[in-house]
Amino acid sequence: MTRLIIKGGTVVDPVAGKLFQADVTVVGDRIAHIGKAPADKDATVVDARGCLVLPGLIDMHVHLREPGYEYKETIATGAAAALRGGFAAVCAMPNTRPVCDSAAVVGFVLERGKAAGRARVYPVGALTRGSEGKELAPLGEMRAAGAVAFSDDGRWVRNGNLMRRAMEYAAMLGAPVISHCEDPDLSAGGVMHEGVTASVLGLRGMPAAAEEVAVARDIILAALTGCHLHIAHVSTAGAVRLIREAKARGVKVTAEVTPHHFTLTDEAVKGYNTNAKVNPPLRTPADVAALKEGLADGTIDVIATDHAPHAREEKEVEFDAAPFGMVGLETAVGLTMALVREGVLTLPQLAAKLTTNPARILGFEGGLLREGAPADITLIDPELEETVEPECFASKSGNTPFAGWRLKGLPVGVVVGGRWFAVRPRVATGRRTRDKK
Ligand SMILES: NC(=O)N[C@@H](CC(=O)O)C(=O)O
Ligand SMILES: [Zn+2]
Repeated sequence: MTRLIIKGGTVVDPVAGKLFQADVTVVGDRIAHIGKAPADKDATVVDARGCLVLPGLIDMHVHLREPGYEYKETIATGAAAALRGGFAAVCAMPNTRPVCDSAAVVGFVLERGKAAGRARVYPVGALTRGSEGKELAPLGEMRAAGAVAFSDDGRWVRNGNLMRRAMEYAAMLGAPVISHCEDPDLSAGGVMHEGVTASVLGLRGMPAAAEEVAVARDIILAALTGCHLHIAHVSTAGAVRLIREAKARGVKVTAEVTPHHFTLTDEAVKGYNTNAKVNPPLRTPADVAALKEGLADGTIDVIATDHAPHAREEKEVEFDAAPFGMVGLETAVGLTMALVREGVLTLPQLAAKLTTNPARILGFEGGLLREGAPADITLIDPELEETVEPECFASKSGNTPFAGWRLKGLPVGVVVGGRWFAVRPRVATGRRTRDKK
């Protein structure tokens, strides 16, 4: 069996909430030992001095576009972008063509993910057929085929009764329901956050209430059904408040926030920047402050990217006509490390939001650095800086509002199932015994 030693790094333990110096020894696809590694001349040695060693990062919300929109991204390019971003695993949302609403498509996504041989790819199945919100998708079959959660992401299930039934089934299957909370009647026709900037730009707004009304209903249905509700991409202060209250009452609800929502405000849209057009929209400074508070106090469990690649031609149109969404995999760690320097999160909290909590929500074995655990590991150099250049992305698309930003604190390598991938030149590997799978 292949042996890999991550040597001399600082291990970040999200559960104990502490940092400590240790080598991590991997044998085959498992972590064999944490602590001083005995000399082993047959092992591949990664010099991790000055690096943070975290459980492999998990991005529970990405759009990989395959099948159907391979010109934007494929499972292979998306899984490569994930690695370059420091992620050992991603969950692929079902808004593909066809929609991932059957065991066949779930199986296809899993197979393509394995064939790509990069970050692990886990499929999320649709809640309703075609995500049309009319009838339930075959949740049981999809669960058996490997769906890790259910969602009609991109759309809110408008029919409350259908959502109730979907939640009842998902609860029986032990899978979370991920809700894109947006009342389409309230946000109808909107292209950015409803507020002063939208008025100045003459663009139609999407009110914070569109999100909050949907969050409130779904929390009520989660309480009714006992289903684990996970709220995708929370963007408003009111939504954070509703989730905080629901958690205090013991409702089984968890939530995620994206790096773009905790970093940018609606002012990023100025100049009609279509790369800042995203759903939910970028909000106000008060919302950003509330999202950070929610991250710090545990109301928001997860940081997920909502990586939403679109082709250049699609974004180079009038603001109203451009599709919603931005890529996020390759800028997430740098933007999140800024929160640590700002004092919003500690490093163990960052690790919890990017790996331990998503693993717990999805029922994965990963998310922990423990002897015997799967060998999924991410190395971050907290001092490494880079200017964001979309041309250098592994993703097929470059639709990011962060082009030209200087990011500090970047992933340098990822271990997936015992296999080492250097993703930035910082780390010199010792003996180059090429890993066989
Ligand atoms: N986030 C976005 O703006 N777009 C997503 C869909 C979604 O998650 O809403 C996409 O698939 O492009
Ligand atoms: Zn969404």
